[in-house]
Order: sequence, then structure tokens, then C-alpha cells
Amino acid sequence: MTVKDILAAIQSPDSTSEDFAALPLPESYRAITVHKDETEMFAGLATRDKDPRKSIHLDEVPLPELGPGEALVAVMASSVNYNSVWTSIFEPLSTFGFLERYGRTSELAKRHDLPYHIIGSDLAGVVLRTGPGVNAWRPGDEVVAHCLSVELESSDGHNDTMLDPEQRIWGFETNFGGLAEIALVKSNQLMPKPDHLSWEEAAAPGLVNSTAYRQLVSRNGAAMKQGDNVLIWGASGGLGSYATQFALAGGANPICVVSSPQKAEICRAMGAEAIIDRNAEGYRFWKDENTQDPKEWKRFGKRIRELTGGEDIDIVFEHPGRETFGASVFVTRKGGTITTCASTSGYMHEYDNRYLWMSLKRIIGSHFANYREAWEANRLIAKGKIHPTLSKVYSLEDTGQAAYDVHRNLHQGKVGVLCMAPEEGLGVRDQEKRAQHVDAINRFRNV
Ligand SMILES: C/C=C/C(=O)SCCNC(=O)CCNC(=O)[C@H](O)C(C)(C)COP(=O)(O)OP(=O)(O)OC[C@H]1O[C@@H](n2cnc3c(N)ncnc32)[C@H](O)[C@@H]1OP(=O)(O)O
Ligand SMILES: NC(=O)C1=CN([C@@H]2O[C@H](COP(=O)(O)OP(=O)(O)OC[C@H]3O[C@@H](n4cnc5c(N)ncnc54)[C@H](OP(=O)(O)O)[C@@H]3O)[C@@H](O)[C@H]2O)C=CC1
Repeated sequence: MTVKDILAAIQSPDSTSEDFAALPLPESYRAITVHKDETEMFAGLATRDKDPRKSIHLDEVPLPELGPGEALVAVMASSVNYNSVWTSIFEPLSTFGFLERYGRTSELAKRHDLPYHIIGSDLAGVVLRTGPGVNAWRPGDEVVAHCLSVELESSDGHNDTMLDPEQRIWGFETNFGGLAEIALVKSNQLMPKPDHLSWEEAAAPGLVNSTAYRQLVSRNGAAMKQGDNVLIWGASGGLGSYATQFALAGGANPICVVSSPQKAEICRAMGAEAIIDRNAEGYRFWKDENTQDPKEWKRFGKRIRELTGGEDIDIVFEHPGRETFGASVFVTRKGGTITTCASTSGYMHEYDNRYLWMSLKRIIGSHFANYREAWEANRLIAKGKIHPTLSKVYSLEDTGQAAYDVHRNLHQGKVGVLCMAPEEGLGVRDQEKRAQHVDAINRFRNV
């Protein structure tokens, strides 16, 4: 049995759940990996010069054993997330440390501790097998998977699954990720595939959409409300393209920061009106590596006031980190919120704390989304309220280039990867619903 036979079953309209259950599984499959014996390959290079095309491999790997509460999924498409860029440049840490630590927790978890790491934290595909104790999903189900892996054996995570002490991001802190022909997930990661989307469109939102939902909309994040002025860094990027949609759909006022006229145009096409091209306006928040320039924070704040009719920011959607954080804290209004989920430009932040405490501002740390938040975010995609922001799609062989594009900020929105799917555009089940939203679905394509 080969991956080709699985693909034939997926593409046949007559395949039943029983047919999928009866399909023998292949012994091996193709997967995107990084190698443990290469973790030092970029030693001494600047972050920017570490090239994912050199560290990312396409390997034939053995099929992992299926455990209780798990599912094996035939992956039709996946997407590139920045966490795969971090893995591929071995920053801020090698992810093999995460796999070793996970491997020490149980007999079953030992499977993850391997000399190769199969990466990727998104997928759209078809369930092949489920392990003991899985009743909600069956072979043949068309699914997407969110990337929250939790054990839930501690009460710490029973209100909010992100607070589980054994919380991991699948395909980053676990093995057997989505950039592969077959992936291993916990069945609680599975959600119905939005039926009006192709495989690659359905695979694009997962991680970033769920993260933006918790960070901006959820009560665990900034709890955005109608009329809020929301400053969105990288507003046409992975996270930002969903944050912008949430702000617009929720009656807020996004102030979108981007770095080119094309990106500004995409934000305009999404419906945003207040847009700042940080490149054209030349903000330099740092005078040198160690000194910020409060005058530049003020110039930035003045520009925001021009765009809002004199108002300041209620919520900052932060992720660039060191380069922007001082400005983000400064431009937030009295009582406002800075919500952060990342530090792309550096994790040692510096800001003037007087502007935080004297003006009663809050900084909220946010990370991915709990089970429920991921489900709610996917539901909005399925209902056509929020749309994928897929720009370009690569083959599995070209994943290194796809990750390079994201590392070098050459991309727009989300970059997709075809895994088993032989071409783009397959997997749409509800053409009528798609027709209603097709312009929004294609907004980021080929710009
Ligand atoms: C969904 C997508 C998301 C993204 O894209 S996010 C972006 C990508 N992700 C990242 O860049 C994050 C990568 N991860 C990391 O950099 C690291 O993962 C962390 C910095 C988050 C954590 O580092 P660590 O080494 O895992 O943990 P420690 O807490 O620094 O060290 C563990 C040791 O420190 C002890 N410790 C922890 N808290 C305390 C305390 N409060 N007082 C005293 N000791 C403490 C522990 O026990 C343990 O000790 P012992 O090493 O001996 O086992
Ligand atoms: N904790 C979590 O759960 C998650 C964390 N992340 C992290 O968030 C970060 C962003 O992810 P994602 O949105 O997918 O990545 P993208 O690269 O797709 O988008 C980020 C955008 O941020 C802007 N940006 C980058 N660097 C700077 C800078 N120095 N100053 C200002 N703007 C900048 C760029 O937009 P422009 O050039 O147009 O301004 C870029 O397009 C990554 O570090 C990622 O690991 C992502 C998802 C979940």
C-alpha cells in the first residue's frame, strides 16, 4: 500500500468510511524534517543569514505507531508558520530539546524523541485511523487540525487548556507535524474542514487565526469591543491578516501597520481605512542598538491621532517585539491594552514603564488558543465570516523556499504547501457557499 492508493481513495467520490478503514497503511511516507546532527550548522551567522533552504529536508520516514486518543491523518495541504522558520534556523533554541523533554514524560511520548523533527503546525486532510478511545471521528472524515497538544492530567488546564503544564505546540514542540503526507495528532485537535474551501485554503488559517482570535477577541486576550482603535503590526502578514479581519468584523477600527504600498492596498481591500506604511514614513524607534528615540514614538502617535480623529489606541496587537514594543506601550491610551504573542525582532523588550503605570495600561501575554477558542475561530472560517489569506502555494519539495520567503518577509498573508494534493483547487464541497465569498477568499492570491 502506498500514499498513491490513499490519494486515489480521497479523490474517489464513492469512498466510504469503511473503505478508508480497510485501506492498509503505508510503512513510510514523505515528510519535511530538520536533522538533529545539523543544529549547529548556522553557528556564528546573523539570524537573517540563516537559510531554511539549507536545513529543511524532504525525507522518507517510518509511520509512527498510533496511540490512544490519537489519529493518523492523510495531509492534503499544510501551511508555513513562523514557528517552522524558528525550527529551521534553530532559534531561539533547537526544537530537539523540546522533543527530548517530551520523550521523557511517558512511554508513548518517547516516540517523539527522534534524530529528525517532522515540522508543521497546520493541516487539512482526511482521517485514516483513530486510536482507542476516539469516538467523535472516523476514517474518511475531512478535517483540519489545530496545533494545541495537551495531556490534561493536571487541573491547571481544566478551565483553560492553554494553561496545562504539559501544553505543547504540535509540529514545533512535538514530532509528526503537518508538513508531511501523513501526520499524527491527538484527536482533540481535529475540527471539521470548512466545506467551501480547497485543501490548501482550509489549511492556511488554523494556527494564526486561532492565535489572533485569543489574543484580540477572547476574554483571555484583549476582549476587543465595538469601536476600539486596534493598532495591528504586520497587518497583512500571517497573524495580522486575521487580526485585521477580526477588528473589521467586530466593529472595531483597525490601524494597520505595513511596510509597502502593495501591503497597504491589501489592507484597503480587506476594508481597513487607517493604514501606516512604516517604511515610507521611516520610523526609527531605535537610535542605535541600545537607545530608543521617544521622539519617534511621539511622531508615530501623532500619525495615529491624525488617522483616528485625535484618539489613541485601545489595543495594540503586538508581535514584532523589541523593535516596536516601546512605541506600542507609548501610543496606547490610558487604561488600554498591549497584547503580545511574540518577539520576532528580539525578546528582550524595553519600554518606558512610566507610561504604563501612570496611565494604567496593561500588557497581556497570549499564546495560541485553547481548544474552545481554536474551535470558535475555525467556526468563523466555516461560516464565511473570516477568510483564508493564502497568497502563494508551494509543493512539498519546495517547502525550504516557502520558509525562506516567510523568514525574509517576502510573502503576503499565508504561504501554503501541497502535501498529498496533486494540484490546487481540490476539496471544495460547497460551491454555492464558495461563490458567495470567492472574492474575499482570493484577495491575497498572487499579489
Ligand atoms: C503557535 C505558535 C507559536 C509561536 O510561533 S511562538 C514563537 C516561537 N517560540 C519561541 O520562540 C519560544 C521557544 N521557547 C523558549 O525559548 C523556551 O522554551 C522558554 C524560554 C519559553 C522556556 O525555556 P525553558 O528552558 O524551557 O524553561 P526555563 O523555565 O527557562 O528553564 C527550566 C528550568 O528552570 C526552572 N524554573 C522554572 N521556573 C522557575 C522559577 N519560578 N523559579 C526557579 N526555577 C524555575 C525549572 O524548574 C527548570 O529547571 P531544571 O532545568 O533544573 O529542570
Ligand atoms: N505565540 C503564538 O501563539 C504565536 C506566535 N507567532 C509568532 O508571531 C510572529 C509573527 O508571525 P506571523 O504573523 O505568522 O509572521 P509573518 O511574517 O507572516 O507576519 C509578521 C509581519 O510583521 C511585520 N514585521 C516583521 N518584523 C517587524 C518589525 N521589526 N517591525 C515591525 N513590523 C514587523 C511584517 O509586516 P510588514 O513588513 O508589512 O510591516 C510581517 O509581515 C512570529 O515570531 C511567530 O513565531 C505566530 C503565531 C502564533
